[in-house]
Amino acid sequence: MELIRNFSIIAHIDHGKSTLADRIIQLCGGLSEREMEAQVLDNNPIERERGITIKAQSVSLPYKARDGKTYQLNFIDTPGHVDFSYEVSRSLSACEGALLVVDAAQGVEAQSVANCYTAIEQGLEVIPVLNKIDLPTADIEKAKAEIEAVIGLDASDAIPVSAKTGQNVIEVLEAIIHRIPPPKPRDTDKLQALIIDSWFDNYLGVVSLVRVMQGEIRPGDKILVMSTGRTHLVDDVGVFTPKRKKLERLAAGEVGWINASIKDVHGAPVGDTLTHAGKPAEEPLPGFQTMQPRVFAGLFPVSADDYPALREALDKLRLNDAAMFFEPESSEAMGFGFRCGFLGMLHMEIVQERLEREYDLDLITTAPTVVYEVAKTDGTVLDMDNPAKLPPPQQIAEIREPIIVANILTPGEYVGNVIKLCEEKRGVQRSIQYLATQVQVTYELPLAEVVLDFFDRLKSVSRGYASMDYHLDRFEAGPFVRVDVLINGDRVDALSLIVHRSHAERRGRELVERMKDLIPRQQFDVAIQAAIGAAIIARSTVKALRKNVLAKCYGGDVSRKKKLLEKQKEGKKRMKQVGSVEIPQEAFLAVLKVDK
Ligand SMILES: Nc1nc2c(ncn2[C@@H]2O[C@H](COP(=O)(O)OP(=O)(O)OP(=O)(O)O)[C@@H](O)[C@H]2O)c(=O)[nH]1
Repeated sequence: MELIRNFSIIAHIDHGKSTLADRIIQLCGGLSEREMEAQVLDNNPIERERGITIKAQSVSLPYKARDGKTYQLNFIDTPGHVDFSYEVSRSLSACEGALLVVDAAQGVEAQSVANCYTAIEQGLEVIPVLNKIDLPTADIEKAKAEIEAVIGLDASDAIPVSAKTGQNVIEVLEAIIHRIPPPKPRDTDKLQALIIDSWFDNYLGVVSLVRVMQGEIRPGDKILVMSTGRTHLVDDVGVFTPKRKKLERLAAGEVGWINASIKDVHGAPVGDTLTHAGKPAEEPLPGFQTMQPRVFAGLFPVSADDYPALREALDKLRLNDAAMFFEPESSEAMGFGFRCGFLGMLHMEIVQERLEREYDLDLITTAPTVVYEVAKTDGTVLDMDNPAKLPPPQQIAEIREPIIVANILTPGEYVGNVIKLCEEKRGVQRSIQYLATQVQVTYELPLAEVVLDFFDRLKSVSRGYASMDYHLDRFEAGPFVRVDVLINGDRVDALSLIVHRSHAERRGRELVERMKDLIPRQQFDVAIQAAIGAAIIARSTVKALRKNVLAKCYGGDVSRKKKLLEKQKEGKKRMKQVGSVEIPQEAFLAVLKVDK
């Protein structure tokens, strides 16, 4: 164990974590130049396209250090986006140390602050690394001062590097072996292995990434999943180099994969402890907080025939993604679909994109909503994830909404804008602190407001410089009402939303106005109304269409006609027939965009 080092990299999106990881892999000879794809670790195509890391992965690398010894470096990747911060704490708990990568031209960002605190709380040795020193705008001293002021971490021996050119990266490796301690043995001789991640592989079934804390795992072992009490036979164990490599065993202190023909990820729950069935450990390792979906939306197939295919696709996705939740939902307007729960907006977008791309489904997504607590007059409390299901007002004692605490870091010149934005979103200021070159603003905010468009707005009011991190704090009662949308007099349940009383009129008005622009003209007038109970608070009309499309093509240009019809068909793909009116996907998401 003396020669093992387990580490993670904490970095804000785009600060160069993947590039640095690739360099490290290259220096350790994990892959030849030719095998080095643009970026090895982001290996899901959607991750690669969006350039963000989602799932934790790991690599084991041999490193021949200056002291002549060969160390085994196990790097456990962490995602960089707020939606996935629970995955960060998972990866960290398998490590003894972490590199904090800060873009020397950008400075510290909120997400890395939160993750860095998690690492320090878990007792990890954190090594600051200043990246992108090849850039003319890089300011090493300023970045150091910021790390000290904002995070409170000693940055005097921070390592300046360029992951791009490779400059000084070898010093990072030396720091890993000298500054990060080797794994410590535990006071039991029985197997304890922590499941850091589980995912579904089409060929192998469930593969789990584990950190062996004590004992060892070999193929053929009968292992016990401590929380479920189920036993499984281990087929194979090994590490990623980053190629998958089988080994004879995984020993104490090591991080690697195991494969035990478990059928779905719920059979090997993340955070659980594996032990030997014949000689079990007395107690499991401390696990992780289970993650709760915070954002819910309805997913409906455009064509009702696709319902079984959608169910199958969701089933498959859940094999990979234990954080995703779904159950059947039927809507008067939309027919049969699923109510799905996600960690946050990015998670939702990624799932939706995968369904459409990998499973070739055309879907209508309803506007995402947070989970409200509804206290009924009979004393029961419901978790309400669907505005359409809100009980009648006379049965409701109070509605409570989730409140988050948001930490925002911004350069001084944008503080005014950031505060204005938070206030507009019903925020309550907790504190404001001036730190070196940045300002840390802490606000209590309703999650519902953050779900709408907060991240985009924050970026736009700060020219992309502000960053934020948040955690759920509590539920708080308030005057909430349900705003319904009526199309030609019929309530469209999938368009209902819960809003704060004081915002209801404005939201209602903006919503019908926006929908008017989004719903295409039909053969008849379409009335769009917003209502609270029986009271109409806003209305607008989509005027009837007078000509049909083909009438425009005077004369006989057949190909042009064909093209037009094709175009119409394309447009139809993402529409849902509600009563006699066709509503396009954008209209269902209009509520997200109402704030100007
Ligand atoms: N000039 C310069 N650019 C760099 C350096 N390191 C990374 N970059 C660039 O910065 C961008 C982001 O780098 P990534 O490594 O993809 O960032 P990341 O932190 O892994 O991002 P996530 O995967 O989203 O967490 C890329 O365009 C890199 O080419 C560096 O040392 N110098």
